[in-house]
Amino acid sequence: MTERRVIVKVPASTANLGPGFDTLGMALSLYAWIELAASEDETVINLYGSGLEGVPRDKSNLIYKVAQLVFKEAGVAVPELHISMYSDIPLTRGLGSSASAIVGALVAANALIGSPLTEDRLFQLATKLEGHPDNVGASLFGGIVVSAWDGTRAEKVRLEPHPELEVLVAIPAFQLATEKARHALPKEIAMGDAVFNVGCSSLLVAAFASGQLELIGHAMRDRLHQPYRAAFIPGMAEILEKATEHGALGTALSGAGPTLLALVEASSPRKDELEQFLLATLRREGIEAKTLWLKPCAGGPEVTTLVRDEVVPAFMERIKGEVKA
Ligand SMILES: Nc1ncnc2c1ncn2[C@@H]1O[C@H](COP(=O)(O)OP(=O)(O)O)[C@@H](O)[C@H]1O
Ligand SMILES: N[C@@H](CCOP(=O)(O)O)C(=O)O
Repeated sequence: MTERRVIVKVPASTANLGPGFDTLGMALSLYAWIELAASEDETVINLYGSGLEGVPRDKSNLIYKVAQLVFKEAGVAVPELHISMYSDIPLTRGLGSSASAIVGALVAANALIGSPLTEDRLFQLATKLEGHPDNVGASLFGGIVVSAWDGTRAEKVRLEPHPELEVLVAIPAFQLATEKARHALPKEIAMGDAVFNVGCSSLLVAAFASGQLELIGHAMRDRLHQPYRAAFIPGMAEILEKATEHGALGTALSGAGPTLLALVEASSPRKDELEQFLLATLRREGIEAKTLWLKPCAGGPEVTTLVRDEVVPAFMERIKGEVKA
């Protein structure tokens, strides 16, 4: 059983999409790779690339801890592991790095022991670990995922992303921990704001489901979290207000930020104008940012299982044709 080695490619995600706080998520064409094998002696964790700087390489590592949770759930013991990881998903920027790590580790550990846990079980575990279902649902199921969690159970519906949808992200050079951005939110909100968000979030889901992309601009507006987080990201308010004038279908703070996200029609002739608007607005506020053009990722994690002694190129050799950096 433990003579296998698995490698999982897992997508990044953007949560909320504006009004769907803790509810809506979309998987993105930006990835992390996790390789897992049982070790006969000690645990070894290799993290490649500059994207994982500062992430622990001992048993306090999230991947190790999540893998052990899967083994415990399944009633098997695999105490020592060889873990390799490379990620193009920047940490703590609102692109779901922690959700990708959780989902990647759950799927890899489950595959390593012959997949005793169902996908639904993995979703429930992932939601509990992350504290909200939006990012983990998108990374686990791919596409656009609408989910509701009552603290005990998460239910979801996955929508196929419209083929014309493209995603522009502007990733500021600074980090903003999700925990900090959640602490900035009020404990109570006005009924009028709640009603506004129910309307926008419902309309946004209906627009995605029916392919009415022209409704995205009206629907992608929020009064629950973005106004309270704007102070962390100078320039954000202007971008959210004016990006549609520069060719965006709609814009939002990606997850808890600081990344800003614009949905765009692939055939739009104004992509360059929009990108320059985002960069110039942030730069005016003294914020350097990197832009990436992404697509919604329609699929969830891709799993490759190998017999352990099979002769295969080293981890980084195998994924190098696919990584962004
Ligand atoms: N591959 C990983 N291994 C270990 N910890 C990770 C990994 N990826 C992310 N994390 C943890 O998740 C944190 C980022 O999560 P969070 O603040 O929710 O931001 P986001 O998920 O938007 O990137 C990192 O600071 C790190 O502690
Ligand atoms: N719904 C959460 C989403 C956090 O996403 P992340 O990618 O920033 O971790 C929130 O808005 O707090």
